[in-house]
Formats: sequence, C-alpha cells, structure tokens
Amino acid sequence: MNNLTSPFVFHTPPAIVFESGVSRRLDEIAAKRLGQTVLFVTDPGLRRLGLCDPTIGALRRAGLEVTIFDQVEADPSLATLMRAVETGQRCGATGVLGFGGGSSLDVAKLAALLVGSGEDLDEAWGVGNAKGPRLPLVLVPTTAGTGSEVTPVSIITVSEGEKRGVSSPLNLPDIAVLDPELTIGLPPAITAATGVDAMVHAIEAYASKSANNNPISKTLARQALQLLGGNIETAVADGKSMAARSAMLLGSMLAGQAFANSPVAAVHALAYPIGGTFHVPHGLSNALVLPHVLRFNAPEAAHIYAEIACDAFPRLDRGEGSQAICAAFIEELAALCKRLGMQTRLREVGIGEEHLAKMAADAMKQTRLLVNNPREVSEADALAIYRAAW
Ligand SMILES: NC(=O)c1ccc[n+]([C@@H]2O[C@H](COP(=O)([O-])OP(=O)(O)OC[C@H]3O[C@@H](n4cnc5c(N)ncnc54)[C@H](O)[C@@H]3O)[C@@H](O)[C@H]2O)c1
Ligand SMILES: [Fe+2]
Repeated sequence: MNNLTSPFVFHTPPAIVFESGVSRRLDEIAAKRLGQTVLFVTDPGLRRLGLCDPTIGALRRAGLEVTIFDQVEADPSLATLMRAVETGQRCGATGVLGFGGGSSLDVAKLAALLVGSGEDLDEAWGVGNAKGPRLPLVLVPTTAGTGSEVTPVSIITVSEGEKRGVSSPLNLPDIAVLDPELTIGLPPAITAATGVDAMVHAIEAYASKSANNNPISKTLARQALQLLGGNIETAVADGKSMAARSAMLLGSMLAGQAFANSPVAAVHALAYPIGGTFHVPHGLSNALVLPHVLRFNAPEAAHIYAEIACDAFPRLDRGEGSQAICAAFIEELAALCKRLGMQTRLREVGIGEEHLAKMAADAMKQTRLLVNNPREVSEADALAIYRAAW
C-alpha cells in the first residue's frame, strides 16, 4: 500500500466541464477542438430517445460535418468497434465525440485511437501499449457510473465471456463534458446499476494494492462515496431530482478519476465473466459479487474498508473496531443493493450452477485487475466466491 513518501503519477483529462445544459452548447465548448468532420459515437437507444439531437444540432450549427455511428451495444463487441473505426475512416473524421454510457464512450475512445494512428489493436491491448496519435476526443457521459469520461481504459468484449482492455493516457479525452440534465431520464434500474458500479470504483480504488495507489485517488474516492452513498436512493426513487442527479454524475466522475490512477480489482475481475457471457449489465454484475468479494478480502483489508465505511453510510460512525465496522459496511452495501431493487443472486439473473467453474477460469484471465486486489485470489477462491453469490 502506498504511503505518503511513495512516488505516483496522476493522469486526468486537461479539461472537465460540469454544467447543467452544457451538452446543448458544444458548439462553444468543443467544436474548435474536433475539427471539420466529427464521428459521433452513441447507442441506438439514446438515438431513439432523441437525447443526442441537441448536441448534434449544436455541432452542425458550428458548421461541422457530423457522421453518426449509433450501433454501440451494451458491453460492446470487437465487431462493433471495428465498424465504428471503418465509419470514421470512410468519413475522414478529424475528431470523435462519444455520447452515452460507458459502452459508447469506450468505443469512441478506441475509434479515436485507431482512426488517428492506424495502429494494430492486437498490439494495443493491455497497459501502456497504445502508440497514438489519436484524433481529438470529447466525451459526454449519459450514465452516472463508469467514469469512462475520465479514465484511460476502454473495455471491449472480444469473445463470449472475455473482455479485454486498452489502458493508456491516450484514451483520456481532450474534454470531458458533464451535463446532469442528460441523466434525468435514466430509468431507475440503470440508475441503480450504474450508481453501484461507481461506488465499487471508489471502494476498489481506495483499497487497491496497485503501486500507484495515491493520496489524490484516496481523497477522490472518499468524496465520491459521500456523494454516491448520499444520493443514490433519491436518484433511483426520484429521477427528476437535479440535486441527486448532479451529485451522482459528479460522484461517478470523481470515482473514475480515483480508479483511473489506482485501478480496480477482484470485484471487477469476477464481474466481467457475468457481463461478458450472460449479458448482465455491468453495474449489476458488480453488485452480485460485491459483498462476497469484500467478505473474502476482509482478513487483509478490514481496516481499509473501515476507513471509508462512514463516507458511504454516515450511520456507521459508531466508534467500533475496524472488524465490526467492515462487517457492517458489507451488510449495508448488500442491503442498499436490495433496497434499490437489484437482484442479489447469480441464479436470479439466469446463471446455472454448472457455469460457475468456467466463470472462475475466465475471471482468472483478468490478471491486470487481480494484481490490485488486497488479497490474492486463486481459481478455487473465485469459484468459492461465485458459489457464495449463487
Ligand atoms: N472505460 C472505463 O473506465 C469503464 C469502467 C467501467 C465500465 N466500463 C464499461 O462500460 C460499459 C457499461 O457502461 P454503462 O453502465 O454506462 O452502460 P451502457 O453504456 O452499456 O448503457 C446501458 C443502457 O443505458 C441506456 N442509457 C444510457 N444513458 C441513458 C440515459 N441518459 N437515458 C436513458 N437511457 C440511457 C443505453 O441506451 C443502454 O441501453 C461496459 O462495457 C463496461 O465494461 C468502462
Ligand atoms: Fe465498473
């Protein structure tokens, strides 16, 4: 674990704009940065809702050519990414605007990289392997969850059950544009799942064993947990609350900055096979394994979780020892997910017990994440965690 004398590097986008309604004014904020021809990357649901229209209108108002790629699916596949790249090459894109949840933003990031550099994706997977240069990139999140707008990571589903990531500072956008109004219509189930994803980012970043875990990430993670823990129930129950929506979007971005520089660990490693194979939303996949992974980690990390328990749940400030606070923290997280209406068992999302062994084998491929976990995880441990979650 990092202490105050340990060296670290902290990367974040050069500009983060946070303002209600700002996505309608991208002509003022981002048009110059993007050049003449913009590849606009989003998903079909957002397109149907018309949520992107004011942003597209603003770019066209500024005289830009906008080519729309609206075929991004949840947990985007390699084929989808390559179609976005082709579209960008065909239209001669000078810049990329990603608009949507983590799925659209992740595709936008790699489209900007691959169109800009022409490099081979097979050599870019992993940490620090991308070469660049990338095209100018602006990211506009419409979920309050992944924090992808401020992270160097892009996650692509390369085959059934296997997600791969490209992590590089090149994936950080030139501008992250946060407009809480865009999240007002986010349905309760997606608000809950994405909000819990953001909480997991903060928890895993804070406890990460990464050599780059650092005081900035830790501070951001705590602030994120206060905003997210304090507002997630209101955001789910009363989606129109601008106060709660703003807090969630800000909280998810801060959690994103935290884990961008102090990466996540076993909760995400064990969540990926659930999302990748069974198409369970990313946040729900995390929630399903969250209490079980934290319980597994507790022998090594109870004192760390105890430090942040009161940030998420102020009522846990009861002056007890760290073991008791950690146990109460895990129970509170499980109870929160239940109150938010999320499923709590793997069997409830249609996963048969016979799949658990393959899932454990798949989770072990996430060495990039597992090395950050406070306690070493073997394949047998992963299987035991899945069994507990089943
Ligand atoms: N890059 C990163 O740092 C990072 C971190 C965590 C997760 N991820 C990845 O992000 C993806 C998950 O992203 P996500 O959870 O944001 O969901 P998502 O992008 O997959 O979107 C989920 C659904 O929500 C809908 N939606 C989004 N915004 C909406 C809005 N404002 N109103 C109504 N509907 C809306 C979409 O149309 C879609 O149907 C996964 O692929 C995951 O692996 C990336
Ligand atoms: Fe996540």
